[in-house]
Amino acid sequence: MLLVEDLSVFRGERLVLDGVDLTMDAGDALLLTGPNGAGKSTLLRILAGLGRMDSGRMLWKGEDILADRTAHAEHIAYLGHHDALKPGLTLKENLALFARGRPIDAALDAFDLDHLRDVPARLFSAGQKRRAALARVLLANASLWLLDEPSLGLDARSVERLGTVLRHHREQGGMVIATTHVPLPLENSRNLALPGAPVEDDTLVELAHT
Ligand SMILES: Nc1ncnc2c1ncn2[C@@H]1O[C@H](COP(=O)(O)OP(=O)(O)OP(=O)(O)O)[C@@H](O)[C@H]1O
Repeated sequence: MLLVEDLSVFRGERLVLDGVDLTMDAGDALLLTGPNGAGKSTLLRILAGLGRMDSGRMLWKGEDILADRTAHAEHIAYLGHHDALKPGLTLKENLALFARGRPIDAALDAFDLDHLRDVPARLFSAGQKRRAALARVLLANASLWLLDEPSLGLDARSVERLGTVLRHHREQGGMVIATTHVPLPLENSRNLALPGAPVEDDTLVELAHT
């Protein structure tokens, strides 16, 4: 379903991703691992259609993803480092923005958020925000989940709940690509270890639109 071939990415002078290949079929899970700065988030953002690549190709069911990013956005749910909730809106209102009329109760239930449904997101703890962002992924109704450190800030019970949600998604033919520095509750996953390279601070130059 998803085919990535020979994907390379420069950030400034640095070759951050060097000829990455990957394939994902229904029910697959892939863990992206590697040291800080190895390019895990960069790869995830590119797969989400959010970042620029320098060479390679990405196909979804044989079609070039870059040819129609709007169509690709329908297939994916992306969870970045930032939970990106609107602080002034309640949880229910935040989720409604993604639900497109679908009921939100199952997503609230999946991450034990029902008691927070009418609370503004600005009052949430870090773990509560992460659970809310995960509920939003669930609500997106997308096949391919791209999750950047999904268990960050979660307590043990919530990690268990995340495991249940991920298993259910894959049983229904969904796919998961996740970055992580800690073990995730993701059975039978493959691992793509990005090697990274030592970087001197003075080689880091901020680039826009990456
Ligand atoms: N906007 C940018 N401008 C310049 N360099 C960038 C930019 N964004 C990322 N980089 C560089 O790209 C490299 C890969 O960063 P990335 O965030 O993908 O790493 P990561 O593997 O996700 O790291 P971590 O484990 O710390 O989350 C790093 O060297 C980083 O400094």
